[in-house]
Amino acid sequence: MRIDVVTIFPEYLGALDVSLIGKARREGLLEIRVHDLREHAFDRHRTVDDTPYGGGAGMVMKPEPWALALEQIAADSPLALDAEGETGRRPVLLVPTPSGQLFRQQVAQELSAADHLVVACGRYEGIDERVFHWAQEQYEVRLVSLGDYVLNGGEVAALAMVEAIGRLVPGVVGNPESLVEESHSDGLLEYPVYTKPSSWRGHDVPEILLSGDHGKIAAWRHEQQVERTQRRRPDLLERLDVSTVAQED
Ligand SMILES: Nc1c(O)cccc1[N+](=O)[O-]
Repeated sequence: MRIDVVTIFPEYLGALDVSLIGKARREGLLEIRVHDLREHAFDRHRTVDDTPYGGGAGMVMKPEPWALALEQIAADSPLALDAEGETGRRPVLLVPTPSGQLFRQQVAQELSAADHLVVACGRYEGIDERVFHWAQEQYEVRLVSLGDYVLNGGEVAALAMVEAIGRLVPGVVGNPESLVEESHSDGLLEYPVYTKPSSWRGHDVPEILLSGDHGKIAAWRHEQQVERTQRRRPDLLERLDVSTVAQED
């Protein structure tokens, strides 16, 4: 998968050189390029923002630098070879924004199948809305929110989304089995985990986990998932079908 990130703070994306995602880049499983939006602003001060029409506090990101950046990336896309539209596939333009669709594991799963993902990190009060309409021709535009809180820009959300998506690309996570039993992979929160020592400062590992009875351990873990989800995230249960919650025989 090819991922391009456009930002006015390229250094913010340095975390993508570290750990699993960094290793996947070095192994060629992920090709990640970070672009400085200011390189597409050509006035003397490389201006990327201006005052909002209609008044109001703050500044809005100008459309032209974004259009120039996104045009250049689209022209360089591995999907550009399909410009004749044989397959009609377009890169996904992923825009982290508080006004977007909620980013969930299912969205990460869906986007991990994309050949080319372009992440637009807004700052200030946001990006001129016309950019998202203009971009529809060359991109599948997806406005996605990490959560209902205010950040100073899209970079932190971009890091989270790129990690959540990138780790699902085949080969990035060494043992694909570990993707199966994670929180939200089956719609439930994950079960509690323990390691040595079996007794620690008066706290003991649940006996069942020392029994060696894999069937009972699996049943106990599922019960723990359902109990935790009921207690901490009842909203998730409303979205699940009964078979996931009921203990399979
Ligand atoms: N919440 C927020 C924001 O305030 C700014 C940019 C992106 C996000 N988000 O993706 O959730």
